[in-house]
Amino acid sequence: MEDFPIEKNQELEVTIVDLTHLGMGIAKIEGYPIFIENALPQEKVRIRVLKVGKKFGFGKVLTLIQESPYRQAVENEDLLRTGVAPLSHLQYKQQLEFKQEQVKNVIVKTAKMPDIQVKDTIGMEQPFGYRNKAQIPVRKIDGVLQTGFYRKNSHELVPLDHFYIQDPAIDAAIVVIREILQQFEVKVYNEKNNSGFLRHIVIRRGYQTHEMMVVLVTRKEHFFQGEKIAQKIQEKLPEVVSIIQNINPKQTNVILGAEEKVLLGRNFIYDQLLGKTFRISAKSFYQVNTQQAEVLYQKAFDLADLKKSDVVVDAYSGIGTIGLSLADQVAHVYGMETIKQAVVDAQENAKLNDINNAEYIAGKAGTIMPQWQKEGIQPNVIFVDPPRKGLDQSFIETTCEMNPEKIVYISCNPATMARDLKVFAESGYFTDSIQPVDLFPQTHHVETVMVLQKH
Ligand SMILES: C[S@@+](CC[C@H](N)C(=O)[O-])C[C@H]1O[C@@H](n2cnc3c(N)ncnc32)[C@H](O)[C@@H]1O
Repeated sequence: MEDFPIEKNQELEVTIVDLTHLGMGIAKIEGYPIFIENALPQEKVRIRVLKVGKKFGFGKVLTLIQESPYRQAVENEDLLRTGVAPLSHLQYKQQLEFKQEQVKNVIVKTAKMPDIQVKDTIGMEQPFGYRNKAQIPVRKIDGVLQTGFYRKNSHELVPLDHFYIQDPAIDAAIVVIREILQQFEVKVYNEKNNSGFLRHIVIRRGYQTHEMMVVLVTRKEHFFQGEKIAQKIQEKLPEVVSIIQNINPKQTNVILGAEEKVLLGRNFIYDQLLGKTFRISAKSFYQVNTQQAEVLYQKAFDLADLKKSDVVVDAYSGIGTIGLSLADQVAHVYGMETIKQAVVDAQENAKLNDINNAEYIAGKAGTIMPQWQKEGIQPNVIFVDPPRKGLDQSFIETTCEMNPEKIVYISCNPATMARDLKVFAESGYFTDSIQPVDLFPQTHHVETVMVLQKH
């Protein structure tokens, strides 16, 4: 048997020395780390050991003996337990510093580029109520249809009405929809045996337009009284312009299935971002924090310092928010994106805003970029905004071969961003500084933006 300095169920008094990148407190016993929820650096806490793993353990706070000066009251501890707002017990200024530190860590440890300056994180004045989208699981608890969120690392639903980081109009809408679904006695999904009907409620609300989309995710297609339910929802929530049934028969953690049906109204909503109008379909990506997305994109445009003669690539383009926002400052925009619905949105969005110099096609960045290279397209500014897994390695190679003046990298995952910086460096592309922007207050997530140029 291996020897550990602690054992399961042991009670200990510990001092928190740091936070993990997920926002859990770290205490060390003879160098062995214990991760503890709802515990902040400098705090003294009495804990019970929950789990002893090979490299680290987990503990639960029994008593808070000495509080951090940076602790703030949490509206509801379920916000921490569920991971909806896992940093909401830490004052906002310290949250911003924590995020800057996370970026510095990966730049030193992963990219091994300690000379890059990591700027102060740009935060929000009101860092709550910002999310324009909710994806809420529906489960039956004690015979009643409930909405809420999963307890961290589990699929146990914790009922929750106030999500704190979501647009309050979305929180209120979920309660109204839940009551209607209860009245109509809609059957609820049971993921243990993949039975039942209603799995998730997804809501989007335009930050500027206040148009609302409701997506009811079901296991099967036949929706008894589906249209009647949709009418009732619209009657109670006049902002709703789109109600969609999405069908997901699979036993999976992926929320949306392939097929969808419009139950009421359109299959998209409109919103405005940086003065342009965008339509957004159910499956299309749209930044969940519209206000901070504007700050982030504006930073990206400032770093690009665009000229009228520029040929721009908008890679991983979603509904075209980046490329279409800058199209009138440049000669031409080429965008690519894998989700077909999002590409159609981007094409329609170009028309909607009278933009004639932007084209969007469906496909993977790693496939489309070599195709454009063969066609002789010579971009001088390339914007990349990949998902959390970062850039495809072949995409980076082709991008560098195309020899652009600037590559503007927007990232939602510092770890993969740092990995990719090393690959760019092999082809001579470097950055001097990185700007973190807080798009996800009260959570551990952070966005960064930078410009890479040949040195
Ligand atoms: C972080 S989002 C950015 C979207 C858009 N730039 C925006 O700001 O709204 C990343 C996008 O990349 C798309 N995507 C994922 N993998 C891709 C790939 N291999 N090639 C192209 N697009 C991809 C996703 O569907 C998603 O729309």
